[in-house]
Amino acid sequence: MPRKLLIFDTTLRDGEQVPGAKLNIDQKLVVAKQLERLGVDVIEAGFPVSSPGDAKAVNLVARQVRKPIIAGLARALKKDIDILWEAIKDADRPRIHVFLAASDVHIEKKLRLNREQALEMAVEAVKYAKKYCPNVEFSPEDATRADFDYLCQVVEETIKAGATVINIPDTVGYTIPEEFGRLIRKLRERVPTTDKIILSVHCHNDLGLATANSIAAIVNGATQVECTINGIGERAGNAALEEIVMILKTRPQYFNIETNIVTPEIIPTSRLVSRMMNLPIQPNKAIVGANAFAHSSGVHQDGILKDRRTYEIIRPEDVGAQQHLLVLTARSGRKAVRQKLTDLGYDLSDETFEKIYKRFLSVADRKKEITAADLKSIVEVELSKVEELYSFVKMVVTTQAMSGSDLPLAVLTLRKNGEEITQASVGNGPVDAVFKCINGITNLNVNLLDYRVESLSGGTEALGESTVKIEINGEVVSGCATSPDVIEASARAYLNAINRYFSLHK
Ligand SMILES: CC(=O)SCCNC(=O)CCNC(=O)[C@H](O)C(C)(C)COP(=O)(O)OP(=O)(O)OC[C@H]1O[C@@H](n2cnc3c(N)ncnc32)[C@H](O)[C@@H]1OP(=O)(O)O
Ligand SMILES: CC(C)C(=O)C(=O)O
Repeated sequence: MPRKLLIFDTTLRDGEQVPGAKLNIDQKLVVAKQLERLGVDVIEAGFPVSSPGDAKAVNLVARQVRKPIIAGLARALKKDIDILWEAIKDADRPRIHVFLAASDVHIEKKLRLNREQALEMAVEAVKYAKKYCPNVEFSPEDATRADFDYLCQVVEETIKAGATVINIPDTVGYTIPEEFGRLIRKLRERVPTTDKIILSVHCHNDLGLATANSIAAIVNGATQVECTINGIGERAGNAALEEIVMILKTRPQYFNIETNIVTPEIIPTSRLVSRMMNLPIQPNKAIVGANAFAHSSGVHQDGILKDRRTYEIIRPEDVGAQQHLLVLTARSGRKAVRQKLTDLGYDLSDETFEKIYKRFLSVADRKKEITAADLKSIVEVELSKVEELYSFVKMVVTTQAMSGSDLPLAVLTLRKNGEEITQASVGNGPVDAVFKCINGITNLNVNLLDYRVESLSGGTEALGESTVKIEINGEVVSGCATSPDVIEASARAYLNAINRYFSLHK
């Protein structure tokens, strides 16, 4: 039988300690309800003594969120415990969480006490909390920098005083996995009563080890883990709930440990917390980042299309993500582009596909990502191409200021029958200058009837699609083209229309 690990979510308490992440009362309730849907076992809803607003918010959560245990934090002070109890007493299953430092630097420098005084204060606080509530958690703050013998004494005495949960915090993210795993194992050996209570850990990420340290502790017997959504929290944050849960779920044979988390609720919860707390998620964040299930390079995309297990250890739908994303970039290969075209409804011959792929690469080299709209436009332009009497080679356009004249200057080169022809022209604008160059090279009298440029996606990097309608010798022809450079798209569209005219008059 798999062992059960309890998930204690502290997004609303330690997570809310992130500067600027404070939630109002209604937002706290919305997040708490989502945490309930996610299936966390405990919600630490706040630190009620910190402000009347937080006490009110914790009370609202306690009254309205029924399934999980509702905990709140208190210093080892009667005043904190009284206010906390007032806030959580309406919960179906309340828990008082009391903390007091255990390391010498905290005891002496911050609390200005000695070890004996601190031990007595911790014991008294647990006894006091116990009068209110059967479920009391005690955290010896900064446990990983505490003297081990003293830590064992504090744990033993607070269990005797009535603590039903002992939480070992790595308050400043100081420990490393092997050491923390050993600490938990040795603590269990030295204080056998820890096997009768819930043994919890709470890891911070100052060295980027919060998740690894939590896992080491779990392997060594911790039965509850404290964590936050997206790993948010004081300074570098806390262990990320989604990482711990998915590590255990992805490697069941290795761990044989289960949680109650409804994993498809992970991404919805992550997005909600990010939006509400105004804390964007880095794209490469494990499990919940925008790129966690995006594949952008040809070799990976080919593998994914053949069998997604080649590059996916988690099924996106298991964490509530859309199916994996094939992001088309200049590193994408034929298979991915072909697949995207098929998804868009194009059934192309190999010959046509090769032309499209070539154009795709040339556009992708100048643009970070090719969207579905970009690809459609590339295909449509390519399919509407005619035999080219004149082909585009290069162009340089200078602005008014740089051209030394009052007008922009274009220098454009076309190829005809293998020979390159270059023409320079000024115009009222850069597009006008470019069109004049083309008129000069092709020696045509062109009447421009309509000219448009449209951006196919957002941002300054968007692919520009240009369409033109021209009249030559009384005949109307149109052309279109795309390019990340709108002037180039315009030149190519104009040339496309002219080539169409010539193809009709061969
Ligand atoms: C490791 C953690 O994440 S612990 C949680 C941290 N979270 C927070 O601090 C957020 C909420 N905090 C607050 O709103 C305020 O700091 C309050 C309401 C708790 C206290 O505010 P104030 O009374 O103005 O005290 P202040 O914050 O300036 O200093 C903290 C005091 O608590 C004492 N203290 C710290 N931890 C504890 C503890 N576990 N038990 C008892 N006293 C403690 C400090 O020694 C200091 O006491 P002093 O004033 O006698 O020097
Ligand atoms: C109160 C405790 C659990 C804490 O947040 C810490 O030590 O980091």
